[in-house]
Amino acid sequence: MDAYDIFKKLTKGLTFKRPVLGVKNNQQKTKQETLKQEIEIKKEELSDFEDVAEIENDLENSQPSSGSEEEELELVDGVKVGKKKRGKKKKEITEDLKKKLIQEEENRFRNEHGIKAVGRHIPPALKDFSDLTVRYNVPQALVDTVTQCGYSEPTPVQRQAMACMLEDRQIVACAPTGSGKTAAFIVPLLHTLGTHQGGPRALILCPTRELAHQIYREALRLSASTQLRVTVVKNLKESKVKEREATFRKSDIVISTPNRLCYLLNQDQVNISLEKVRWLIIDEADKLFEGSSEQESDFRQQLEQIMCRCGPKRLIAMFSATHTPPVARWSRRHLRGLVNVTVGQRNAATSLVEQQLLYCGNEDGKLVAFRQLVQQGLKPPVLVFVQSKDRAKQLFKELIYDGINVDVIHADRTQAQRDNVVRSFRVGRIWVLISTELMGRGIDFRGVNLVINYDFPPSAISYVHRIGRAGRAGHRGTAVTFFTQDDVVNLRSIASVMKQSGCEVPEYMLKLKQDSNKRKRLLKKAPHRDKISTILEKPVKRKLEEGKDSNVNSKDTEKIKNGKHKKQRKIDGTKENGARISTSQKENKRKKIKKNKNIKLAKKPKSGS
Ligand SMILES: Nc1ncnc2c1ncn2[C@@H]1O[C@H](COP(=O)(O)OP(=O)(O)OP(=O)(O)O)[C@@H](O)[C@H]1O
Repeated sequence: MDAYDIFKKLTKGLTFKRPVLGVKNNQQKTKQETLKQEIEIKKEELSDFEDVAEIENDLENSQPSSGSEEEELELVDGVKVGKKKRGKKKKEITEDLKKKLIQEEENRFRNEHGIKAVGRHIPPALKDFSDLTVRYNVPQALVDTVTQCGYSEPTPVQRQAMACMLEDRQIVACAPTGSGKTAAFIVPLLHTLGTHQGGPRALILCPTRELAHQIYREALRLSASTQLRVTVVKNLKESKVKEREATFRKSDIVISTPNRLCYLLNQDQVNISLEKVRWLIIDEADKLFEGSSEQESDFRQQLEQIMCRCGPKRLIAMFSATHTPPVARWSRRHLRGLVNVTVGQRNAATSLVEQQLLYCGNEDGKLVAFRQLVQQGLKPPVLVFVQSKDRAKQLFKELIYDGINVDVIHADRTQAQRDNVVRSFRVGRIWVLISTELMGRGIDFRGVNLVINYDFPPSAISYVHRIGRAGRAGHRGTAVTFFTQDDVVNLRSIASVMKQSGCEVPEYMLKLKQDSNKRKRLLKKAPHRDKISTILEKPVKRKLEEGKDSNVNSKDTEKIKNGKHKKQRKIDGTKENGARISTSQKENKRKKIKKNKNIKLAKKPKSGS
């Protein structure tokens, strides 16, 4: 008996069914054609993808294979081979591919806008503001208010951060200065909080009172179509604390510095509940987390206290133009389901600001360089940063007598004075504003044309924020940073930031040795600098005579040589002959300057037209 006979005996009584090949093949053909068409469409859609070939391959593999493999073989009744399983697999593959394609499309869109988002199941970035209504049912009235504010399309950080917050995702967002982070967190708050209920449901923390007021103004503008109430916590006298409690209870969104909020929370006679708080926003997060370990723990303790008072379901969103390791560590540990959103390169300066470094030799050279800039013609508004309150006062004293329309802001000025100065600078009454680091963070003065770092910034992060007061919301600006021999320690890091944002810097600056201990010390304590005073021009004069300082122009040289500068610029309250200038004399002088300024201001529109 050969093999054939054995097979015959074994299979006696069994039937073998063959499908009607013609019908099956026709079905296959149409399926194959549809799939081919699908591939063509996908190919077109994905023409600019790098991995077209890979996707194409996947799609090809998902086609039913031809010929006998597709045939259905039934050995015994009810037992069929292969077909069902293959169909399921095919479906899975197609769905996977669909997801992959959508994901690829989302990533392509993010790349186009310089958005990087890290985390699980990241919501797609908004294509435009109408997506708010389509995807998240944000009322049209709110979207209309946003566009009425002049925001025709979302900025990159708004595209990603708004989507995340509207899906209740905790985020840490890092985007350049002036890129609209404030609206990025306010709009989602206005929608998610819904109607007015009383009792704060969102808290916004930021490092300075000025910034708190600015956020408040933006929130007021954007909430025009809603019933929500926004409050900013002010510095209060004991007698008014109770009043504040009532306002607090009626508010939906509360904006404050951590110090003020905790002060209020710790008052015995005040009963404030944060139970209903759903969102806790930390603006300028890295600033609040920065400093010596003592300060750092200060904010952490405050944050812990605030978080404990909030309900268990509260969510946290952190925003800043710069991102530092303490923020990264804290957020990783405390924020579940975190999405890290970064726009552009982390800790980079805005590309809208043209940056320059100016070597001034020494402290005397800075004043000369400043006056030189004034002579060349400053285009206001101009912001000037110095390292301390004392230096701010000294520089103000110098410039006020130069007839420059200048004012100064620092922590020693009263709240009313600070408010007044900010208001005047905003409306153009003041052209040059001297400030300490106080104004370095978050403050949005429209159209600042020039930032002068009179004193070198203590770190690259501080530099990024200071120069970021110019070049906001798409407008261009300039930043000039003075430096002397004392600033070489930090020069390389600032030069690197400049290089990164496309500015030209001398190669040697990028190769300078960095003394990290010295840099750390400088961060804690600003370097000692000579007083800003014209009297210090004597050494400059000496240098000029020796032809050493290249930053002083011939006019200055002449003035200094002729001793005219002494008459023009009153030195530290004394006359050339050393006699003190009386207060009334000073007052007269101030009045005269003020009068001149008014004349200048009155002339401004004329010259502008
Ligand atoms: N979508 C938008 N389109 C145009 N302008 C916008 C848009 N969103 C915000 N702005 C404007 O951009 C400017 C800067 O916004 P904002 O102060 O929120 O910046 P920021 O990113 O918080 O900056 P910083 O890091 O310095 O605090 C504001 O004047 C604001 O009105």
